[in-house]
Amino acid sequence: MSQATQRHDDTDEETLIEVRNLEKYYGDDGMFSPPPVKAVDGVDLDIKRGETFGLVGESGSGKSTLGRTLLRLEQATSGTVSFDGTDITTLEGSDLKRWRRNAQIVFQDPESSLNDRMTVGEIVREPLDAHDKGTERERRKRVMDLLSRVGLREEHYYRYPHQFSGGQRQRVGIARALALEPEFVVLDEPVSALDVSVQAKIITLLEDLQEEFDLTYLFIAHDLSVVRHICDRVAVMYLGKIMEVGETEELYEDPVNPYTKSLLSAIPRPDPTDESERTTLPGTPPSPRDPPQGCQFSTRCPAKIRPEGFEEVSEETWDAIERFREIVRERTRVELGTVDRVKRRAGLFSKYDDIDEAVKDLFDGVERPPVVDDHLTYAVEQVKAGHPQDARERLHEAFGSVCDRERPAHHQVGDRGRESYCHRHREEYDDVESAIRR
Ligand SMILES: Nc1ncnc2c1ncn2[C@@H]1O[C@H](COP(=O)(O)OP(=O)(O)OP(=O)(O)O)[C@@H](O)[C@H]1O
Repeated sequence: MSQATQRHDDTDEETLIEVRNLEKYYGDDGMFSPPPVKAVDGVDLDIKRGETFGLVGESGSGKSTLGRTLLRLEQATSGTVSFDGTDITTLEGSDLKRWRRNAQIVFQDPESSLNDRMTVGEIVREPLDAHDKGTERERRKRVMDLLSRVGLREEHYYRYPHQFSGGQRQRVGIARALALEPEFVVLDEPVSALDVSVQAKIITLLEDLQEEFDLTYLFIAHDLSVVRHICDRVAVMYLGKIMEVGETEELYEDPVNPYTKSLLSAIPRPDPTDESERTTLPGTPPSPRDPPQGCQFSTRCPAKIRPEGFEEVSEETWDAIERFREIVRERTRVELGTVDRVKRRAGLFSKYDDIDEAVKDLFDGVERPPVVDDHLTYAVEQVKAGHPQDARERLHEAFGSVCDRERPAHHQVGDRGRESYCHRHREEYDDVESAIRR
């Protein structure tokens, strides 16, 4: 049994933080502005008291924004965050200030997150000063205690961050976060910027502090192996949405969501020749300003459901169609400059000329049955005519399935609180595993 599982079994199941339908949009400035960035796009999750809850996902998936919104460092666009029963998204004034003591953050980059013009003592003391905690003498004593608790020495009080190594600076960041005796700490990539040998020490320190001060952690990370080691439960995030959540070991051993499977199989393996059951993650995530209308992962999903009538089309052809759709989708985002608009009026559409090349690259030697060909030909014409949106819509109409059209539900999987966001969990569809294997 891993350390993480052991600890989880020992904790009671009381929920400390309950997040419901949380949204955080950036740049939602009215009718005439571009669409907002949907950094957090309808998140539900429960964090239990005393646990370490991991949040993983590719860069830009919204992990930091979610962490910051839970702390009210960002104002939620909508939804609720109940902390011990109180919705903190609406707190104001002294209530907000009082609550803020309870929830702190440790940042990724100890290089830039500490003010280089303040001594280490001042940095750790600052939250105590801001909240008027104790007398000056008591604050000093508290800072000294904290420094020794995180493995620094009293004389470090008068030094400056630049005199410290990365690991020591992160210890200062941790001491500062603990100054006000919080219950909940967001650890935003706390070891990513450190050498591997230092990472292990900081992780051990965080585990010890958790035990000593009864802390609840939200641990945000790219590094899936660190998360496996330290977290009791983990949520996998993609384009602002939680794709799968569950107990860490169970989720790592047997991921059920196509995105989790892809992400986990992308972890480098000791034997690079071992290609067994490897799922690759093609392409890059779509823009969070223009996420897919259906499942957020639909444009890259290895288990995507096909629409009726196309079941017999070969994998190769289907793959080329999906990639072509991606290219057209990207074209709809290309802003035409003045010169292009003039050329367009004159019948010269240089910006879109290379669509023929894309089709050639994708479909050379690939079978194009008539049922596919008509739609492709129409789409290519529309792109060349400067109407990529029409092409996109036609392709969506022709080749779109439930994955393109509908947001999935979060399905319960098993009886240990696992949830996965995927249409494939509906009875009428083949399960994820057999779809991927096929
Ligand atoms: N202040 C902001 N204004 C506008 N867009 C933002 C802002 N902060 C984040 N974003 C956008 O929101 C999306 C999610 O970003 P976020 O930093 O939360 O992702 P992340 O998963 O933490 O990525 P990383 O691991 O790279 O930090 C990204 O598209 C990002 O560009």
